[in-house]
This record gives sequence, structure tokens and C-alpha cells, in this order.
Amino acid sequence: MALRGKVALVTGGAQGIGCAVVESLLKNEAKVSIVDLNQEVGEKCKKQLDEQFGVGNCSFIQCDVTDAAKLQEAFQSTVDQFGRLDIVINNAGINNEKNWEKTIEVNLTSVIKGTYLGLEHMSKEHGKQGGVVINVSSMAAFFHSPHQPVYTATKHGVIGFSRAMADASEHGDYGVRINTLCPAFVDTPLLHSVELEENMGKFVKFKDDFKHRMRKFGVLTPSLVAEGMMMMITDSRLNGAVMKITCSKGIHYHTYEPLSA
Ligand SMILES: NC(=O)C1=CN([C@@H]2O[C@H](COP(=O)(O)OP(=O)(O)OC[C@H]3O[C@@H](n4cnc5c(N)ncnc54)[C@H](O)[C@@H]3O)[C@@H](O)[C@H]2O)C=CC1
Ligand SMILES: CCCCCC(=O)/C=C/[C@H]1C=CC(=O)[C@@H]1CCCCCCC(=O)O
Repeated sequence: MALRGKVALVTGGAQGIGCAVVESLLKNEAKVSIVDLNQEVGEKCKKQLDEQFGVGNCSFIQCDVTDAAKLQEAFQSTVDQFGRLDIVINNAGINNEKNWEKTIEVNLTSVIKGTYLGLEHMSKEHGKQGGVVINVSSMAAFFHSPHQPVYTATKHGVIGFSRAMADASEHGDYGVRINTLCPAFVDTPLLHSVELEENMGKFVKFKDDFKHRMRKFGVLTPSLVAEGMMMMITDSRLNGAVMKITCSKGIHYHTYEPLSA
């Protein structure tokens, strides 16, 4: 998929991994709608990107992805402003084992809603031109740990949902590819939440082991994660793919045993 003239919507695009992806998309001449809860950081991000890439190539929409009506409005506003939608990155995520219900709402329920909204605006079943959805999971879906049980559960769910939807899209000829990205530790503000009792609750006592794993496995840069994201956006062969990004193996794909006859 050549990106010039394509339109992308990135949730959680104001900082961290999302911001790195937004920058990569703009570098490739896509138009981008940044959807994020954080008004201040989002407006600052847009101002910087306008200076770097010119005004009119990106927009910022303040939106809590757990507010279904607001998320629907964000998708519609994106199509109203840029005329189409081709790429959806369901990236927004939190790490809160105290308010674990919120973690499920943001990390899984909103990814499902964002995928369905993406299909409404991109799927051939709705008379649209097709597109691609990338849902952000984590290597926590492959290496469980005592630190973040609900975060881990949500990231497992993202993979299962995305792979099932990729099958549905293929069988239903939606024309929309649905892929999953699973980074290991990435140097963003989210990573530092593992040391906070307000985020981790009783699991904060395991933070030393978590920090040991960070030292052992290394910490990725957001730009490498964005590089992997761009590969899954542009490679039209990929549907149902699960990309893993680690310090030891770099960008690679998880392989699943084929269903036995
Ligand atoms: N940082 C890491 O080590 C890893 C992060 N991930 C995943 O990558 C994704 C991005 O995480 P980071 O960039 O690290 O985090 P971050 O905290 O730096 O950025 C997340 C962005 O999402 C926004 N956000 C949070 N809740 C929201 C809501 N309800 N509605 C709209 N926007 C909301 C925040 O305002 C923030 O701008 C998340 O899904 C996270 O689980 C996956 C593996 C490792
Ligand atoms: C809230 C912070 C986000 C952290 C998300 C994450 O990816 C956590 C992953 C770790 C949780 C328990 C683990 O052991 C995971 C380590 C994943 C790194 C695995 C790298 C393996 C390799 O390099 O071969």
C-alpha cells in the first residue's frame, strides 16, 4: 500500500509509540487523525507535526476511546475532514491493575470498537474501498508475569480477536487486513507505570523482578516499533499476522501450528 493520499486514524497517537507511528505515516505522505485522551499533549504534538510536515496533514481529536459515542464521532470527523479512511491503528492502552476494569475497557473493548468502526468506514461490505487495521498487543501475551495479570489478559485478547477478525474479513471479502503488533518493553511513559502503586496495586511488590526483566531483555525505541507498524501497513500480503518486536530478535512474526485436518 503506497501511503501518499491515504488517511490514517491513530488512537493514543499523542505520545509514545502512537506518536512515533503518526510521524512515520506523515513522513510517507499520509494524512493522519490523532485521537487521544490528553488534550494538552495532543495539541502540542499536532503543533510540532504541523511545523515539521506542514499544516493540513494531521488533525488532533480529543477523545476517550472508552466513550463509544465520542469514538464514533472521532472516526466520522476524520472521514469528514480528509474524505476517506484507509488505516486504523488501535494503539491507546493503559497499565492499571488497581482499576483493572478500566484497563479492559481501554486495552480490549475499545480495540474491538475501533476495529468495528474501521470496518464501517473501510469494508467492502459497506461499499467502501478496503484498508488495514493494526491492533496493538504486547509481548506480555507470550511471556506471562505476576506483575500485570489483567494487562496480560487484555493483550492476549487483542491477538485472539484480531486473528479471528482477519479470518472473518477474508471469508467475508471485506477487503480489510487486520494485523497485530506485539512489542516487548518500549521506552515510553507507560513503561514507568510499573513502579507505581497507584497503577500496580498489590502487584507493585513484584516491580524489582519486572525491572530485572527489562535489564535482561532490553528496552526498544518507539521508532523501531513504528518501523514494524509501517511494514504491516504497507505489505498487502499480511492479514492475521502477529508481529513480535524484541531486542534479541528484532522485528519477526509469530508462527502458529496449522489446524490439523
Ligand atoms: N511501553 C511499552 O513497554 C509497551 C507498550 N505496549 C502497548 O503500546 C500501546 C501504546 O503504549 P505506549 O506508547 O507505551 O504508552 P503511552 O502511555 O506513552 O501512550 C499511550 C497514549 O494513549 C493515550 N490514552 C490512554 N488512555 C486513553 C483513552 N482512554 N482514550 C484515548 N487515548 C488514551 C494516552 O493519553 C497516551 O497518549 C499500548 O497499547 C501499550 O499497551 C505494548 C508493549 C510494550
Ligand atoms: C506496562 C508496561 C508495558 C509492558 C508490556 C510488555 O511488553 C511486558 C512484557 C513482559 C511481561 C513479562 C515478561 O517477561 C515480558 C517480557 C517480554 C520480553 C521478551 C523478550 C524475549 C526475547 O528477547 O527473546
